[in-house]
Amino acid sequence: MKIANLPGDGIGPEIIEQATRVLNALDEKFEMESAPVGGAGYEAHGHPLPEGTLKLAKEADAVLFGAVGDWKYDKLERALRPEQAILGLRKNLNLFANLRPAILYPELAGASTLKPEVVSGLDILIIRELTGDIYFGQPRGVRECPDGPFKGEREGFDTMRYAETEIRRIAHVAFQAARKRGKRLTSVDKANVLETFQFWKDIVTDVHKEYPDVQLDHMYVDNAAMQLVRAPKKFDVIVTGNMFGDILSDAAAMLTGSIGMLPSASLDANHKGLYEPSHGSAPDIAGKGIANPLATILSAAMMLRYSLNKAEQADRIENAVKKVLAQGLRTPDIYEEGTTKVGTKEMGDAVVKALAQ
Ligand SMILES: NC(=O)c1ccc[n+]([C@@H]2O[C@H](COP(=O)([O-])OP(=O)(O)OC[C@H]3O[C@@H](n4cnc5c(N)ncnc54)[C@H](O)[C@@H]3O)[C@@H](O)[C@H]2O)c1
Ligand SMILES: CC(C)[C@H](C(=O)O)[C@@H](O)C(=O)O
Ligand SMILES: [Mg+2]
Repeated sequence: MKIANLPGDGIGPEIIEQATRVLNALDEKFEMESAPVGGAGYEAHGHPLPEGTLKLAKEADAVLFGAVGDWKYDKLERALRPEQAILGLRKNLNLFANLRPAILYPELAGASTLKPEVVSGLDILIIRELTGDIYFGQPRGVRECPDGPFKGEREGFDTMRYAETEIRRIAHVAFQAARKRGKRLTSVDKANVLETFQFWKDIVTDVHKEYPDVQLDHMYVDNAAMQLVRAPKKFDVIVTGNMFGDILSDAAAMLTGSIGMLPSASLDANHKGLYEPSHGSAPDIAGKGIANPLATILSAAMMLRYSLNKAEQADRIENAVKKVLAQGLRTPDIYEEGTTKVGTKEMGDAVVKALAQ
């Protein structure tokens, strides 16, 4: 089985190194091949998603991805910016279903900025549609404003859109996931204002007919953002569009103690997938050896479970992470008094060691 290893930029290589060590410490051996992506792809081949990198990602059984982006590329034309690499991979590989599980490990109850009683026992799954919405809608750009009070001025514009098939397939993924968990699904929309999301709501309601055993409710995105910090444990599975899912999953990350704890799986219809932490390249801490590698290590566990059919090995990694947290080891983002502060590599060392115990 072949894994495409795409470290990317900023803390990407630091966290991927630790996830790779963890994978190499398992009994199963995987073929791994690395390629540059994002700013690193641009530096090596003049493009954030070089042809060879895309080819490798397509051929591999799964992709392990670090993060892309750096402020120094912000002035490049959009097509050459690092973020286009991850967007291009999602689109080219048809990875429309993004699973972002927000789980609070009991040892981290005090690391969250929310009160322990609000978050303890938290286990929610955010399912974000990943290849549609305003992220990919055309047309988009900057043009001369055609009408209204600002006629003749320059205006920036994007297009929010969802085709029926796109909504149906993500709704099926969400209902099926809910069926395997607490059987409750919340579809998050903005149907009170946006045509795209009234349509979304209507289609999700229609798909619900095939899943009478799952309880469905609908919530506006502004309320969902509030409820996520007010009473997050009331949610089981959340399904939403690309942009709302991007925002809500970062908010949910803080319920788990840190964005450095939130893994993700991006899947196509056949469970081929790309696995990456939900966070970015964190240029502010890159090179300091202090990034939390656990979201990436947990993403590698998701890869074993969803794409490589190695659930036992995934369990081993997740148990090793639990052990390390129980031992009191913490990177600075999850550090509290009374625990032991460690860097990226020491955290990786500890997970590798815990695998052998
Ligand atoms: N999928 C991706 O590759 C991805 C995702 C999000 C952002 N980005 C890109 O990353 C760059 C930085 O974006 P940003 O600062 O808005 O978001 P970010 O997620 O990179 O960082 C936000 C904050 O969280 C902290 N953080 C993130 N990951 C951490 C970790 N593992 N351990 C400890 N702290 C961590 C950072 O230090 C920073 O303070 C931008 O270029 C952005 O486009 C890429
Ligand atoms: C880097 C960016 C394109 C990406 C997104 O917006 O999807 C990131 O924020 C994420 O959550 O994976
Ligand atoms: Mg994001």
